[in-house]
Amino acid sequence: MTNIAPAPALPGWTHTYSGKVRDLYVPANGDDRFLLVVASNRVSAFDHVLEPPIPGKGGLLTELSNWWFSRIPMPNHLATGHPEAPAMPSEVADRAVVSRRLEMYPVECVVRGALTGSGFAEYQRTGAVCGIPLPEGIEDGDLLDEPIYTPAYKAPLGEHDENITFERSAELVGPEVAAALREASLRIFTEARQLAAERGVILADTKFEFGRDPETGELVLADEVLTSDSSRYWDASLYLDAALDRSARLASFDKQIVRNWLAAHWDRTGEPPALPAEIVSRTYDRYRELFVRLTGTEPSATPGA
Ligand SMILES: Nc1ncnc(-c2cnn(Cc3cccc(F)c3)c2)c1Cl
Repeated sequence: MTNIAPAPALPGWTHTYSGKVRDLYVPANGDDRFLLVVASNRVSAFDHVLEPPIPGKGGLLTELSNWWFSRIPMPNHLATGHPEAPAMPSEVADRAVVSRRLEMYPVECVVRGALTGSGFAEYQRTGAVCGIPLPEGIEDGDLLDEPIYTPAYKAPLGEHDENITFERSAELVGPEVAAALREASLRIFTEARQLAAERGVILADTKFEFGRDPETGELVLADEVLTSDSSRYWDASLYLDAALDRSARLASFDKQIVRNWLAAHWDRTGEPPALPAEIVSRTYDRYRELFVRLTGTEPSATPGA
């Protein structure tokens, strides 16, 4: 893993944790009711954080997640407007959210409308995913007749999550919560996939995270929702073009340019080479195009801000 640039110091907030592409902060005054979730401009591929960052990426993904939150009819973790929420630091205002701190469930709520990645690998090994038996003959990237809920146990930071059965998730969070997580995940995915399809975009799979609000006890949708970091988005016209090879058909809407360039310029040993400026700007354009196609609006964030 490349050494990630340190998360910026932010007045009123204390940096507490960094993932590959996002940084978490807690209020410096010890108030444990809130969290600041900052989306960096970092991009990761092949389990590496790449250099240089993509200016504007964090802003676009934050705006896309907030757009989805506004369309999903269930409580979410955003603390926007909360009278006692600490102020949003101006340095990251376009790519961060102040959120209510929740008791997060240790379950990654993954929903798959198509089978690829770790789900396809498990299917190849066992004929099933998370204990859900699937028909024979499914190829990598095939759309499934019905979306499936394939939860994973949140591994310690930096490790890969481990696919679990629904029954195992019920042991982890209790049967009622496990059922509620599955129902909410399948419902949100089904509606989001329909909206994306109307805009010529395939939502292949996504990962939701939920928590419990310690004050109200309610189930709350948290973290980021339906961004291209937490989901696989494919271009429907590419996907349906049988003349293309598989990797072109399953081109990740935002990261395929980076993946193709790395495949041609890196032998997968050692650290990946820095991306040339043209790849950086073309990748930003793809993030922006996905935002415009899904939301039908221009993003407010501009790169280099
Ligand atoms: N509202 C919440 N309450 C409690 N915990 C979380 C929470 C913890 N972890 N994550 C994932 C993550 C988000 C950003 C940067 C990272 F490095 C990791 C989210 C949230 Cl969003």
